[in-house]
Formats: sequence, C-alpha cells, structure tokens
Amino acid sequence: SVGILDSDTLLPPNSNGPQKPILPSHNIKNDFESPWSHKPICARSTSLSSPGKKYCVYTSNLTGPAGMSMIVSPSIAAEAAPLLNDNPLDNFLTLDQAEQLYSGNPPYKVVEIEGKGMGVIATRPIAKFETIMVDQAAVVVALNIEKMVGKKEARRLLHTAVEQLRVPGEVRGLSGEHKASSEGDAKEGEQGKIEEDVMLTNAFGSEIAGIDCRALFPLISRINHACNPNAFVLFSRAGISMAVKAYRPIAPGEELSISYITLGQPSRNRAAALARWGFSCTCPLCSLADHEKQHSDILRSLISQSEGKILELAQAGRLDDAIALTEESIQMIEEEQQEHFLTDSYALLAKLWLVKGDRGRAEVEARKSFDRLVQMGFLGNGVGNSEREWEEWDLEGFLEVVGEGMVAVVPPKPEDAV
Ligand SMILES: C[S@@+](CC[C@H](N)C(=O)[O-])C[C@H]1O[C@@H](n2cnc3c(N)ncnc32)[C@H](O)[C@@H]1O
Repeated sequence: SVGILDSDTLLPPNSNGPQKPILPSHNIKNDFESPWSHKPICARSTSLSSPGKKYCVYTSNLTGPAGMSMIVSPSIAAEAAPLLNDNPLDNFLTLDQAEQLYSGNPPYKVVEIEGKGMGVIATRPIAKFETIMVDQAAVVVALNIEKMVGKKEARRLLHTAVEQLRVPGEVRGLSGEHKASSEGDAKEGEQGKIEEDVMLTNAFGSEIAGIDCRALFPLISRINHACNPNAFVLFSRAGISMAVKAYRPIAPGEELSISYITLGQPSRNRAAALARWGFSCTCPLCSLADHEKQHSDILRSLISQSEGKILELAQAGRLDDAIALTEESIQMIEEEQQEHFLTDSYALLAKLWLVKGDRGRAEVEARKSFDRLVQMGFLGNGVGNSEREWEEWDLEGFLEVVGEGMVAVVPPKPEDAV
C-alpha cells in the first residue's frame, strides 16, 4: 500500500541489503525485451550467496522526466517493467490538481539557500496536506549491489545507468555532499564516483518489485532537511513515484523541508542520525535555547515511551488509566507538533474504547484517525468523499489495518485482570 518513507532507509553508507528469496530467472527469455531502450550492461555476482548471478543496467529513457535506469537482476527487471508506467499523476492527484501543478506554474522553485547549497521555496501559499510536488525515480539500484558485484563494478554500472538517461546532467549535477565523500575507496575522478556520491547524498530507500532499493528522485532531492519539517513524502504503491505533501500551511518564500531521519527523536539522537550527511542542523528545533530544547527532548522521550506503557496498562486491564495516558500523550504530540503520530494515537484510543465496550467513542476516535489518513493521502488522493469511504470500512476492519506495527490491544482474560 501507499506508505510513508522510512527515513532510516535513506542510504546508510554501509547498509547491507536484507536477504531476499531467490527468484528463478529461466523465465526471462530475452534481456532486450521492451520497455528497455538500451542493451543491458551486466556484471556477475562474486558473492558466495549467489555466485555468477547477473546484475544489469536496464534503462528506459522515455520513462519519467529524466528517463529511468535500474540496476537489478534480470528477473527483477522483468517484474519491474510493468511498473514503469506508474505515473505520479494517477497516484497522488486529481485531474484539477494535476493541471494546476503542471500548468507551468508550480507552487515552488529551486533556489540557492545560504549554508545549504540549493533548496526549494514555496512561491504561493500552500495549504495543509496539499500535494506540492510529484516526481519519478531516475535511478533505482538494488540495495545489495555492492555486496553482490563489488564496489568497483557497482560504480561502473552506476556510471552507465546515469550515462544512459535522457538527461544525465540532472543527476550528476545534484549535491554529492555527504560525510564520507572524501574518505571512500574511490579515487577522485574515478568513473562512477560522482554518481555514487550523489546516490549516497540523495537517494531514498524504496521497495520496488519486492526488493529493497535505493531510488533517486532528482527534483525531490533538492529539498533540505529540518527536524520538524513542513512537508513529508509519500510513495506510490509501485515505489517508483513519490509526492511531497505539506504537514501545515506554508507561506510564499518559506523553504520546504522534509526529515531525512526518523521523526520524533530527541536532539542528541537526531545529531547522531544526521552525522552521515556532514552538516550541523540549524533548523528551528535544533536552534532552540538550551532550556527549550531540554523541554522538547523530555516531551519527545515521554511520547516515545508512552505507547509501551499504554499497552502494559491495557494488558493489565487498567483501561481507564490507558485511555488517560493516551489522551495525555496526544496533548504532548500536539504541543511538540508531531502531526504524523496522531493517526496512530487516535486509532489506539479507538481500540481502547472498543475494548472497554464503548463503540460510540471508539467510532469518534477512529474517524479522527481515518479522516487524517484520507487528508494526508494515505487512503487515496485525499479529495475523495470521506463519508462514503468510511462506509466501506467497518470499525474493526479499519482498526485492524491502521497503526501497523502497533501491538494489538487484546482484551485481558479475566484471570489477567487486576
Ligand atoms: C538531499 S540534498 C538536499 C539538496 C542540496 N542542498 C542541494 O544543493 O542539492 C542533501 C544535502 O543538502 C545539504 N543539506 C540538507 N539539509 C540541510 C540543512 N538543514 N542544513 C545544511 N545543509 C543541508 C547537505 O549538504 C546534504 O548532504
């Protein structure tokens, strides 16, 4: 389903791809099959887990604004081929919105930002949850490529992948500024070094055709980081398109920001997580006076601890305490402007009311969660008829899917009750 970016998968430099089931490749008859516009350039795996397996560059230079190259195995390329017509317009926008965004007058422009290189600013007022920008991946690389073919071969393939795009300069001209850019094993000027630095600085983690990939979105790449950002990104189902949406109203001239790291962390953890980009963050949250920063850090720690405590209370049958703590946590989330946590918190509150046997209050809280998800674009393009869409769900069905990863609140068995 359409999912929010897990910012932690934004290219940690030494990440190893997770093990994936090996797909048979005998059904791939011909590597040249459309939609690829170039003959695949390949390297063989030297990894003992799949010795000799081919990884190739597949380019479709009519896809998206810059063309698209993938570095994957032939079987994954075959699975990904039908995804190439994953048009961002179909995923994130109504026809009206698309016309506005593409009428040559987008609500943003890329400009130089002091101390940050380039960045993106709003050119008109942007409404809360509005779709500001859409983009399509230009380069997609299997996360485990270096492990499979070695760093040097991976760079050679990456160089080719960019070279074959319709506009290679759009990728090579992106920022390559990350902490390890001058420390890696590639020599300055070595083929693929620029492209490798660009990927390490800009690419998002995405799942495409069932495998974990690094995906480069040239336009979205220009958006700088803030710890309490005014925008967030949303992937299409196929993982190839992405939209940027506003967390709150944005004024003309204001810089757009997204978070490169997991949201909600206290300052020390944020600094550690951001270290690999090599800049020291001067966003409003990181620039707070010491006592304000301390207050924010305490709130953030309390918010992150509260879910575990709420579940403990619920398991122990102390539902009133669990509900009170959830309500307290929602207040802290609002004070700390942690918009993104609210959908899960309202859903948790709904679950607690349902377990307590108050269906009416459960419905009220579940609707708050549902409406936010619709507005944010997680359940369609955000402009559908929320009333009708809600009717398609039943309360229990909705609460089962929302807040994925959240441990189910199970009614305590009588002997567990305190
Ligand atoms: C994804 S790019 C963002 C666009 C980039 N500024 C550019 O010129 O293309 C990430 C790089 O931008 C810079 N950057 C991003 N957010 C920043 C911030 N809050 N403060 C300073 N530099 C930042 C860092 O050099 C970082 O490695």
